[in-house]
Amino acid sequence: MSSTWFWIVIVAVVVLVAVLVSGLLIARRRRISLEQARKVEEKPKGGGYTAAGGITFAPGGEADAAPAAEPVPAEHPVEDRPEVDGQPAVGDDAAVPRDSDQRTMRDVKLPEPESEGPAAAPVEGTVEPIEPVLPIEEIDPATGRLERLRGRLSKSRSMFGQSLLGLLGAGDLDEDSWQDVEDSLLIADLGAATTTQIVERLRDELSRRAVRTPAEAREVLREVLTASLSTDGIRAVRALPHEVDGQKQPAVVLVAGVNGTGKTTTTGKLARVLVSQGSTVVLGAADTFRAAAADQLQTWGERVGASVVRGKEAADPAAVAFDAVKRGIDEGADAVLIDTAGRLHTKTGLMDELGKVKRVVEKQAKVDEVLLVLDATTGQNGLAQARVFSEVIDVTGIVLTKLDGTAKGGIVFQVQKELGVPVKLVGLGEGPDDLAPFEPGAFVDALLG
Ligand SMILES: Nc1nc2c(ncn2[C@@H]2O[C@H](COP(=O)(O)OP(=O)(O)OP(=O)(O)O)[C@@H](O)[C@H]2O)c(=O)[nH]1
Repeated sequence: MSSTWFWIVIVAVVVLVAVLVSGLLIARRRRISLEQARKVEEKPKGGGYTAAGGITFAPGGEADAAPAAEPVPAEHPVEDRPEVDGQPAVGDDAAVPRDSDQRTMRDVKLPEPESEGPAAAPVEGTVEPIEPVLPIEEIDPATGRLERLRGRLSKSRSMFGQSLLGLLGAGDLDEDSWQDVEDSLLIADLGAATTTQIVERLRDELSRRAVRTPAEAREVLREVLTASLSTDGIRAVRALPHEVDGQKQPAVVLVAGVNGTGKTTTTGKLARVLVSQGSTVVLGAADTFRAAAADQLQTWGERVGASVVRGKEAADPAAVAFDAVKRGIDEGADAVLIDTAGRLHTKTGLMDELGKVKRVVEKQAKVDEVLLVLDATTGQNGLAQARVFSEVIDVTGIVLTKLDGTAKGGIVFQVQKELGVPVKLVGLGEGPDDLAPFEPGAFVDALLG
């Protein structure tokens, strides 16, 4: 009897051991580890986005981007501005809720100019030029700025890069693992079409090159992602002057987007970069809705030494933009940057108003660059915004802000692919110098770590 029990126990132990061993083997096969795979997951989280160079600028007025459209006649010529002639304007149905109170205007008492030399002549109409009251700041050279941007993408990267590298570094991937790769891309906002394309290319490349090590897998991933960010459009910002009929013409840059994406901040940061490179800049505060917007822009202008043109009470934003460009031309400025009010892309009246701003400006100068500012933290919605804005004002470049605060940098891939508009700049913080050029390789490196 006791020998029977002995054999029963022996058989049970053998069966148990066999089950454990086969379980372990199956688990290992599902996640084949290449040598060093662990090391990839344990990579330190330091480093980040480091653009190889500074923000590049191109002269406006050239025809190598989209062909210049024939200017559309303004519905309300500037001479007949709605706030003075009582005519309804395109933006008059803009009685939609705003995220802040409409600015109640008061005349700003201008300080006596302290600097020597003649004061700029006031611009006629509804707009007043603002003279600086803050001391002009010294602006660091571009190299110093870029260095400080290190590490700003760490959140995006830890989500996107580490999970992808962890998966790909695990070797021969089974269908579940590929599904996980797909999920990682989707969660990072790359969108279904881009994700499918990237996964197909990854599968092809990994098997074609018989990838063996995590380092090789990383290289393939880097190449596939970087290639997916390539574009035919130029990434230089058209903010340098050009000549029209032998006369110097400032580059005109229009900055637009939905509320709170960072338009004013980006306009100010861009002015800083331009001024630091020796350009003279006029800022147009065509955001006549938000009480603080014009003040905010004025502060930026004062700090960098750029003139600011802002509207009087209930000024038509198109009139402010028009006068800013007029002032830029009169002063022989190099660039005029026009900050517009935030508007929901779903509000037709507001989008019409934006279209009018552009048309009115184009009565006297071509708009060389239309920058759409997208907040990276809004994810997929950014794409819908980009589509509508592009239809109304023919966007020529994207600025993706707040990349420092999101794990969803992947919207970059979608916006570029689906709109064919290059991402030109990225905002990596609230600081005055937290603006960097968009470079696909550097961006992917920062994501992957
Ligand atoms: N973290 C971070 N914050 C940013 C960035 N860019 C802008 N911001 C912040 O976003 C907030 C909104 O920025 P604004 O420049 O006022 O946005 P806006 O689009 O002009 O706003 P509206 O005129 O109301 O539409 C501010 O607190 C900025 O400091 C960025 O790249 N990173």
